[in-house]
Amino acid sequence: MKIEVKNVSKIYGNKKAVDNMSITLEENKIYGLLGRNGAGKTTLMQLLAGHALPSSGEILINGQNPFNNRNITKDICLVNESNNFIKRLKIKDILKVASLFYPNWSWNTANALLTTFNLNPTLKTKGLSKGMESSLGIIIGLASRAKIMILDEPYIGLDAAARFKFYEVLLEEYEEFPRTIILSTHLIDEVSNLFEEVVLMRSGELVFHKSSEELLDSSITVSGKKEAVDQFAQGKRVLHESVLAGRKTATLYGEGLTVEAATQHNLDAERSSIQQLMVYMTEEELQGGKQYA
Ligand SMILES: Nc1ncnc2c1ncn2[C@@H]1O[C@H](COP(=O)(O)OP(=O)(O)OP(=O)(O)O)[C@@H](O)[C@H]1O
Repeated sequence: MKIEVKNVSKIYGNKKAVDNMSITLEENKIYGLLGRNGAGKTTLMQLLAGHALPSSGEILINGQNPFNNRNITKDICLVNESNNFIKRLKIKDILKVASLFYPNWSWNTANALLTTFNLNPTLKTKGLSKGMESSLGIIIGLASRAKIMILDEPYIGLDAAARFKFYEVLLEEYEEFPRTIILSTHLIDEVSNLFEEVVLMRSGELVFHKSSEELLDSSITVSGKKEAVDQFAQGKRVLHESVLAGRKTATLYGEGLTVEAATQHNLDAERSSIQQLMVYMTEEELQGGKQYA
């Protein structure tokens, strides 16, 4: 299902949570939705899932407005950081309700994941730990087999072992039943190898939408003698630099940056990580997203 966001703004009081954003997402890819706290990620995800209406602009999922549109929302599963499950229900009842909502629901997946995440289906959701609640949200998301799966920091409370299990099953499910996955996270280093495309937001605006490959190809981090780094960086865009004991490290951004060229200048060089890029590109002093387009 194609997702089109056309000049969308969402305003709360005098706050523009999403600010005139336009983007098109093709189906069956894994998107990383990144940005600092308050960048507008959750708001955008709620708009995409049809849980809220834009203040202006238009969201189209396969050409239709998702808001209050069962025809579309049956194919979209949004998993939140705070799932707010009805407290008097048991896990198995919550799963039953979800199975009725999603036409492609897989009990095989749900049952297998209950075992994977060690969740007892007869437990009431009332006493669940934060990690158990996250596991239940993830199970619903994956078992829904919804064509669009939106995951808004879905791992809160999960320990590292459980998070890595989640990434593993996410990828397995995606390979077996391709779908569109939009994942927002602050643990970028942990998951960035899953992303096929990266969408970066800042202050409600789109900074860029690029394939992970293109993004990683466009930046290197070099280090070495200060003079050598300065010489190599000349005329190139410097995203970040630091000096420690006469040794300089700089993260550069632009076309045609190669590790080989930097090595020939006697510099240590490596591709920058998506996490580094997200941090540097959202620094306040860098103005406007278009510079990275
Ligand atoms: N219901 C609301 N009422 C008022 N302001 C809101 C509401 N929802 C979001 N905002 C504001 O809109 C901005 C964007 O919030 P949003 O939750 O979408 O950001 P985010 O990128 O998901 O942040 P985080 O990474 O911290 O979860 C923030 O300034 C937030 O305070």
